[in-house]
Amino acid sequence: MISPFVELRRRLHQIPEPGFQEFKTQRLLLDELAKLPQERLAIRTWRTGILVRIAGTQPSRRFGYRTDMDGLPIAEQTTLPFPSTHPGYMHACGHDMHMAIAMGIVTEFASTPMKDDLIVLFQPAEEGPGGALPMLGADELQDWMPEQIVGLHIAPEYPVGTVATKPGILFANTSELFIDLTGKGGHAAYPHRANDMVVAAAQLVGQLQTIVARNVDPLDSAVITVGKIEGGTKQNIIAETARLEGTIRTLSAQSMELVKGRIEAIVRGIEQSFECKAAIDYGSNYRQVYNDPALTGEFMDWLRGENEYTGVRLVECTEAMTGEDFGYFLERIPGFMFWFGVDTPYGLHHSRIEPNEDAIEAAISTVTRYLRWKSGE
Ligand SMILES: CC(=O)N[C@@H](CCC[C@H](N)C(=O)O)C(=O)O
Repeated sequence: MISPFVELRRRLHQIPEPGFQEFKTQRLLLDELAKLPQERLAIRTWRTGILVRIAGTQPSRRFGYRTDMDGLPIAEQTTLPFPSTHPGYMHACGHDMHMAIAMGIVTEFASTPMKDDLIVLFQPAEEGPGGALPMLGADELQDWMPEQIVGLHIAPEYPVGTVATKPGILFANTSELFIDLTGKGGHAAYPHRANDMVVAAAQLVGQLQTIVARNVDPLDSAVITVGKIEGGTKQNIIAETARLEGTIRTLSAQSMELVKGRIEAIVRGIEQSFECKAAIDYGSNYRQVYNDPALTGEFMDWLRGENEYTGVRLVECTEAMTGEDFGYFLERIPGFMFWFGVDTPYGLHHSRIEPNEDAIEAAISTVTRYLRWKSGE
């Protein structure tokens, strides 16, 4: 028989929604929460997010667990019999898996509580514009603020049953990047009477790549990815405007400042050489995911000891250039994030990613066992 949390994941997979528009997702989760034993549950909503408190039997501490909720603007190309029903949108970063796991954790403690209180946060808008920072400031969270927090992210590259993490920095600092170029349009046959923003955009993309290659310390790490370019209207019209959309990743906060300074200098150069106007917008910025060294070390030691019961394999991984607004939680609350293997050949943000659903029960078991242990059981 299929696990209820696998079944829930499939229903969530069919309704991916953009950040802060997770209306159907929130409704579905609230309906599922309403089916649970209510004696120990308190439920609050905040925008499209949900906060759940599960009262412990003898609480002296408040633990936290966080999941994200939003989908991505990707047209699904999986072979799954339960594909997205929202054209052009897909759960391609595993947030459907994350929510099903979080619901499994709530379900376990709602029927068999631990000693301490648990706050489970369903947080919107991780992919952007970022729900963690405003959720941390929300009135609904203040009197439920956890004293320690945990979150996980699916990892396509590891077999099911693998936990990968490390103390200290796990994910990079991020900043979105939007650059609008405005020149002078015209007839394709008269380039000398126009300022072509397609050519300017092409030059700019190439020059941006020199920042990582030539300005960032090779022993540090940075990424500039331009994921989208828009410009022009027709093949025989010189484009008056072009727009680049991208993201910046750096391991150190100092490198983020350096990269932004270099972007601004290069964009000023493009303005001069193409006699155009350029506007830069950095969109949303996420703090690095910095795992509390003591708590992460303790979790890793616990996992090594648990191995014979859970079969979970621990990998001490290196840091990744992914971003996560969970970094804002970790800036304020001690805790950690870890990768959980889902064993699929396609990576995160790929239209064909098909996480192995066996990971759902394995992750629920790992997290609930860990929280019970932390709670002194
Ligand atoms: C885990 C993951 O894939 N997170 C996203 C976070 C995106 C942050 C922001 N919208 C940006 O693009 O900078 C990622 O792309 O790493």
